[in-house]
Amino acid sequence: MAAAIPVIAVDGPSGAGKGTLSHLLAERLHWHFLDSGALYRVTGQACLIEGVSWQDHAAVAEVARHLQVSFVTDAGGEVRVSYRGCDVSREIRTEEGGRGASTVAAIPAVREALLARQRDFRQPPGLVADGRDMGTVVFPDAPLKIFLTASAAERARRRYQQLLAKGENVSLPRLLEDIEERDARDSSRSVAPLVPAEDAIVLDSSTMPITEVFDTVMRAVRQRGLA
Ligand SMILES: Nc1ncnc2c1ncn2[C@@H]1O[C@H](COP(=O)(O)OP(=O)(O)OP(=O)(O)O)[C@@H](O)[C@H]1O
Ligand SMILES: Nc1ccn([C@@H]2O[C@H](COP(=O)(O)O)[C@@H](O)[C@H]2O)c(=O)n1
Repeated sequence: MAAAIPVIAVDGPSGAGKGTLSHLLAERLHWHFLDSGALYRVTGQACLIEGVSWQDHAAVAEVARHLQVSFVTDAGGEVRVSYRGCDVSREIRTEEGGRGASTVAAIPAVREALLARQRDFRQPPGLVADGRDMGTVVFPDAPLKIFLTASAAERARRRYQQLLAKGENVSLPRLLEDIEERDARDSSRSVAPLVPAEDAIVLDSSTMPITEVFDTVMRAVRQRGLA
């Protein structure tokens, strides 16, 4: 029964380190991994491909309902994301991809359309779920919920370093602006706003290296008898 399969919900704002932490946890525990943000990103990208405006809520929800998306790990260990058989991995990771995702994610019918798809990832032996509403809406019965945050300035700095390393030409002030804009949209929307679940452990990683974040969460995993 799905409810008996443990879930670790990892929520928080953009650039807090959720993806990095979730991958490490899934790898250590040999559990499945859900990148729920990728589903919103692909929905935004699919709209661009299909010529659907992000402002046309009914049409965007229809795109989300019929989203043909696949996640395949390539030989180098990278997850490739495809929409209708077309690799969109690069496009969905741009800042525009993030803006599209957070715009379509504010549409209630889109969230409804993606709910069952996210819950289907709950498979034995367990799931690490990365997102904004994993602990509050998608898996409210998760035995461990982490809300990982960091200051906007630190998150922009991390994203800047990450994009520089990929050879992208980026501006730190522009990234900070994007992050603050996305935080505001994600936190103020009417459905599934970005807030910690009441029973979440809130971790501020502004001055914590990822190894310390991981060790702290692994202690909580063991305390709950999940490993
Ligand atoms: N504690 C940390 N200290 C320093 N850098 C970190 C830390 N955690 C993550 N990073 C780095 O910050 C960048 C963003 O991390 P990551 O992609 O995991 O964030 P995220 O919360 O999943 O963001 P998003 O929601 O936008 O996908 C990465 O380059 C990652 O290596
Ligand atoms: N559970 C989620 C996950 C993501 N979103 C929205 O998608 C945007 C992109 O997410 P990333 O984790 O890939 O950065 C994010 O800004 C949210 O608007 C969401 O609403 N719920």
